[in-house]
Amino acid sequence: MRRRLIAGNWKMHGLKAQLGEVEAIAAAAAANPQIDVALCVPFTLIAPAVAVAGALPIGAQDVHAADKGAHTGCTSGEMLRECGATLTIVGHSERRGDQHETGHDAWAKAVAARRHGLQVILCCGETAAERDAGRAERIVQSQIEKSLPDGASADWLTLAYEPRWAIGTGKTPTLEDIAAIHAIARAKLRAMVGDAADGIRILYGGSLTGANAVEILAVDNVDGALVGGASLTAGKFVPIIEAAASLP
Ligand SMILES: O=C[C@H](O)COP(=O)(O)O
Repeated sequence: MRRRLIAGNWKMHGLKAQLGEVEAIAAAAAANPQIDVALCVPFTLIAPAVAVAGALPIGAQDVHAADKGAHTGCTSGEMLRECGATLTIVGHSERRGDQHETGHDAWAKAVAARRHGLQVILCCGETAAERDAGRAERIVQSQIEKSLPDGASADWLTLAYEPRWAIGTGKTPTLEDIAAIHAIARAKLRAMVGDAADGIRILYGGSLTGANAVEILAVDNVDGALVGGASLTAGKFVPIIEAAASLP
């Protein structure tokens, strides 16, 4: 049985003025110990968030593949650990889009994160055009194939399926479509890492809110969520945490 994980991704939002939200989210996480909760904040907020988060894991949204060197503006796994981060997202579609990151880049970042003892949330997901062309399943399989490191296992890696067209749009796939992609992703994991695939959590991300959390989180092979906009305040995020905790 996989424990559900509800992870927030604050993207490029959050100043110290929002640390009260971190505290309130940490309190909700502590009150719902039957699930895991984590919060990925901007680099600048990692250390301040760690200082108020108690047992709530604080993560980054990206990591560089190298340990150090001439990489202006980048942040290594070692630096993230020193700030107190315990996890990082890699391969988010906004980085694949905005920074032109490839599947190989996501793979190298996941490998680096593991080298520094960070948990990894590895993202995949198709564009609207790819879905319309009937290629969603193949795209997700291909992204997993290109970015999943050897030796991936539940103790350090989580996969997140985030259809790009659902991110921040208020649109979500049908429950049947979510089930189909998560089943395909599970099968791909199994083909790549064997029985270890059964323990790896697969999160859904894209316009998940307190209003649709229960039905989406109840779908087969949906082991939690990666939440953007609705994770920015405790008022919106706590109902999602509670929805996940209410499920068997
Ligand atoms: O990382 C989170 C996802 O991109 C989902 O964002 P969203 O919940 O704002 O749609």
